[in-house]
Amino acid sequence: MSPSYNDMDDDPQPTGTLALQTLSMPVDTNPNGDIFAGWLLSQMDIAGAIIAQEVAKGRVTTVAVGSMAFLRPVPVGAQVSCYVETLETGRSSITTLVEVWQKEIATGAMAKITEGEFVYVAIDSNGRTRPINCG
Ligand SMILES: CC(=O)SCCNC(=O)CCNC(=O)[C@H](O)C(C)(C)COP(=O)(O)OP(=O)(O)OC[C@H]1O[C@@H](n2cnc3c(N)ncnc32)[C@H](O)[C@@H]1OP(=O)(O)O
Repeated sequence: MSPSYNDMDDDPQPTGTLALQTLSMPVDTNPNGDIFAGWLLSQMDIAGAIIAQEVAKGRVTTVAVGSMAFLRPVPVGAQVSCYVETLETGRSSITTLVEVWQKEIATGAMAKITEGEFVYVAIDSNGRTRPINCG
């Protein structure tokens, strides 16, 4: 079950492996001048895939994304970090929890932006599902 908006903000520290860290850029803004959700989703998908392909020891593709809530706007120039925890490994699938955190550079304070489940499937060179333990 997905965490509620409040549950998500209760946890003061990131969980999982730091898989991706970047800066939000002006090109990624919405009409309000903040970063648009699609950019964050893209970063999360990449971060989850980085960890999933390590687990799968090869190529993966995204098969499902869970529901998400965005807790606060991300400004341009923010240091954005994606942390990934592997929740479950099936025959060919890897379920990950991807958390997005923003670091306030002046104080070092961390604030969670969002989190979501991303499910990947190990695939072969033809894009067909392959069992994870077969490399
Ligand atoms: C459309 C896009 O461009 S989205 C962006 C990139 N993603 C893609 O292109 C993926 C497009 N989808 C596909 O190519 C295919 O659906 C594949 C290769 C991911 C899976 O093919 P399928 O024939 O459906 O595989 P299959 O039914 O064997 O399921 C494979 C695994 O995925 C899991 N799975 C399939 N659908 C879902 C789902 N909606 N949610 C969670 N897990 C799922 C299955 O439980 C199974 O897990 P397991 O092997 O660990 O038990």
